[in-house]
Amino acid sequence: MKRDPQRPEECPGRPEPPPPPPSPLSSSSPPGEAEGAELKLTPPVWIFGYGSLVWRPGFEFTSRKVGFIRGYSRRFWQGDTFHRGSERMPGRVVTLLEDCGACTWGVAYEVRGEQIAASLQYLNMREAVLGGYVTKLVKFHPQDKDTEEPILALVYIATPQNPSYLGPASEEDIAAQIIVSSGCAGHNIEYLLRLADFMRYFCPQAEDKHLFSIEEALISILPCLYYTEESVEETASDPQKSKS
Ligand SMILES: N[C@@H](CCC(=O)N[C@@H](CS)C(=O)NCC(=O)O)C(=O)O
Repeated sequence: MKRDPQRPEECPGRPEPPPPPPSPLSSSSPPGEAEGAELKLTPPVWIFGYGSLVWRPGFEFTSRKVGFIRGYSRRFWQGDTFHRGSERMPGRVVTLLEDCGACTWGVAYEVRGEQIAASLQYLNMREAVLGGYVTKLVKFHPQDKDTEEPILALVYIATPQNPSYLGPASEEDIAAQIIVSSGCAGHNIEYLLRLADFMRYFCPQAEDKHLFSIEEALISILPCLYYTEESVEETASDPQKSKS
């Protein structure tokens, strides 16, 4: 039984109008990635989100685009003892695994002027200090690739060297951990479902076996989460059906 993709609030609308000229970043910076302190950011700055940032950026931005980055897979392999978990019951949130044949879909946010310092300061606290993520520069490909050039974007990645890194686990074990975890930003289930809804609603053409296998595992443990209106009506009109 598939959940009806709910239009995740705060998620981007359809692609923005044609972008302003590509940022100096995309013309002057070398292709590929730069990491950490040596990042040279020139305005406008683009920030790529692939986890909670796709539905809760938490900072002001000028525009946003749905699209993908190449060479990474999204994995629920980062522990979180603040936003979606606690010291006693760490939650699981996403990070990126280098995977040369893969793509990860998300949202890139354009920040200009005062938005740049404000967003980077906010994300440094949320992602780096509280989350254990480091910054990299990657090439973002807007979904409307026919008319839009790739853009160099900042991304936050939790590497295996960070103390909260949990690494691989079966989708069933990840689902079981998500079910019992919550933190200051809310329940870990919300984190998973909002990301799954974002992918269904905005990137229906994209595959993400890892994400949807965890969601499927969640359905088998908590089917109540996935009643649709008609199934409730069906059960009400024919209680035997619910026993099948
Ligand atoms: N860096 C990823 C993942 C970020 C992420 O989900 N970080 C968590 C844990 S530090 C977070 O900010 N959570 C806030 C929330 O769960 O609402 C992204 O670009 O979205």
